Amino acid sequence: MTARPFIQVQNAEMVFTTRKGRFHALQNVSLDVQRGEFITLIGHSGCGKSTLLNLIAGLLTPTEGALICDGREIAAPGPERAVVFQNHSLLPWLSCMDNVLLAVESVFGGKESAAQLKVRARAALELVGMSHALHKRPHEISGGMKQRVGIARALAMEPKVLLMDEPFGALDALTRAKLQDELLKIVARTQSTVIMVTHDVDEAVLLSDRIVMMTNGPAATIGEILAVDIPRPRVRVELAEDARYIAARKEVIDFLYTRHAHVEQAA
Ligand SMILES: Nc1ncnc2c1ncn2[C@@H]1O[C@H](COP(=O)(O)OP(=O)(O)OP(=O)(O)O)[C@@H](O)[C@H]1O
Repeated sequence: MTARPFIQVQNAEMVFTTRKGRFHALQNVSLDVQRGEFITLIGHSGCGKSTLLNLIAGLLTPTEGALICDGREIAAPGPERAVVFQNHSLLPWLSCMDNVLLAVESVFGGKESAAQLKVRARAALELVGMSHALHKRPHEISGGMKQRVGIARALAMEPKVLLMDEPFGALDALTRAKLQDELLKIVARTQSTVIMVTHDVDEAVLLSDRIVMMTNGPAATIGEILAVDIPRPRVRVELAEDARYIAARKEVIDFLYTRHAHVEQAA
């Protein structure tokens, strides 16, 4: 017997009302995510990946269909669904520690002592290798470090689901690779359920249990879902020559550039 899906997207449709009229962004999107799964959403620019993530975050409400997390309808943002954005949204006037503490307080503030809250914030920063910069402010650290603090802030809330919108998109290739490896280790330790938007085929194959490939908009939907049957722990250098890795990569590239190639629409 399979467990009830942890997250269920049921026939979701999203139509935006704009000054130029209605824009049909997503249609008939259905997706079941099991607890502990790592899912990536991939597709061409503008196909609706962020829209789908924002629906799951509760930042948007679907015009049709339903979204459910752990048996309850998603009606608004909640601490059980933490979001990490591409542009680390840290408060510039607070230290790394205080940025994380603020999130910790919002979830555990009524129930735990100030000392316990600090222990939580410190532990999350240690998990992402940022113990050395607790008292630095965002402008004093690099982009990769800011992104780590953003991930620490999300993890410190002990969310049931980690929602990530191109979290490494703005980073150089080496920093990106390092953070991907760290994320793999963190997720192995925390057993988190993760849904991540990416444009990067290698990132998707390296990290995912399943890759959700989206068709081009308007009225985009899920085209195909690819299960990545590569055992964990996954080691980057070994994967490069792994036949399963190469086959999964080829499958996603074929989807994106042959079966669903992006044709620029005239404005
Ligand atoms: N608030 C909004 N109002 C109107 N249209 C919107 C709104 N948000 C998104 N859209 C449109 O919906 C479509 C999907 O946008 P979305 O940001 O989800 O795509 P994406 O796949 O995440 O793109 P990218 O990869 O470039 O970040 C786009 O055509 C976008 O212009």
